[in-house]
Amino acid sequence: MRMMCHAGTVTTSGDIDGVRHGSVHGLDAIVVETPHSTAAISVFGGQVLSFTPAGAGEDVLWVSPLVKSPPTPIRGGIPVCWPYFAREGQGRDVPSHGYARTARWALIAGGRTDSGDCELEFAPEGLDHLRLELRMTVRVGATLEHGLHTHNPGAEPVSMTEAFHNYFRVSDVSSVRVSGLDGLSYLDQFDDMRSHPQHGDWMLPREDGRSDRVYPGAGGVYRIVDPGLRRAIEVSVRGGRSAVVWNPGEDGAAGMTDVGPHWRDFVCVEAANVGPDVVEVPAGADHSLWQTISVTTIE
Ligand SMILES: O=P(O)(O)OC[C@H]1O[C@H](O)[C@H](O)[C@@H](O)[C@@H]1O
Repeated sequence: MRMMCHAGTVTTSGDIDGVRHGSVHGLDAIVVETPHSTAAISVFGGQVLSFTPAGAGEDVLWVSPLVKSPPTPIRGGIPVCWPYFAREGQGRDVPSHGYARTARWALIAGGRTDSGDCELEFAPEGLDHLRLELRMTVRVGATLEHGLHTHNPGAEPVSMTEAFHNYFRVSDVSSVRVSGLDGLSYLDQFDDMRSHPQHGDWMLPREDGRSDRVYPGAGGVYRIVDPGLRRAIEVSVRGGRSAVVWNPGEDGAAGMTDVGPHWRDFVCVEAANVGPDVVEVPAGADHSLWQTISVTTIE
């Protein structure tokens, strides 16, 4: 592991205290323990598999009990969709959600802050053929700070879409609400991407019991209120103009071998730049998508 000191706050020497390799959900992972929380990041896909703040009870993230082995993308945690979401702007013959979620990732730097938080820097391997370069920050503390950093090393601007495809663990998707979307319009994947107004909080639609919605121009603060687990998960986004809310519902999940009967146990609320919110990265420039995930107890 190559180590670097992050200016100012992060210090490290040799191995990082509380960071080790382990197996999580049967996947090779970097396991992180801090005074405030535990977390795990998969080597395959670089996706955060687990984040459990002290006192939060269950894991904030959901990984399917039916998760497949690599090279099948991991169903759960926080898949990194990059440098495109779904197949937006691509031909048909490309993998869904880009190349990052099936790449092997390396831990390239890391250390502890004065407060005991652990900050790690990752980079995907084998993506040198792309026109953009990628790094990811995962800062584990009382909250999870998650940054996706794109650099355009070329002489031309490059357009991209992206998402942190967050799978949040919930008591029952049909009893949670997501606030922060009221008054927006969403593009409905189940209605040929037609635009519909969002009235009030998101709830799983009663009519067809499924959701695949892109909310362009969203405000960046979303709260998943879960009375069953008596907690609210807050996602606060910077550099991401879209939200995506997805759950395939019972019938859709029945056709997915890595979801099946477990569809009630998660909702995806994704921090993204997708649909009309395409990012153009100028030549030589950088772009970052950040999210902060935190949990509060509710009555
Ligand atoms: O099955 P995957 O490629 O992981 O995609 C899972 C889901 O991701 C996003 O939420 C998209 O909006 C959905 O249309 C898609 O079904």
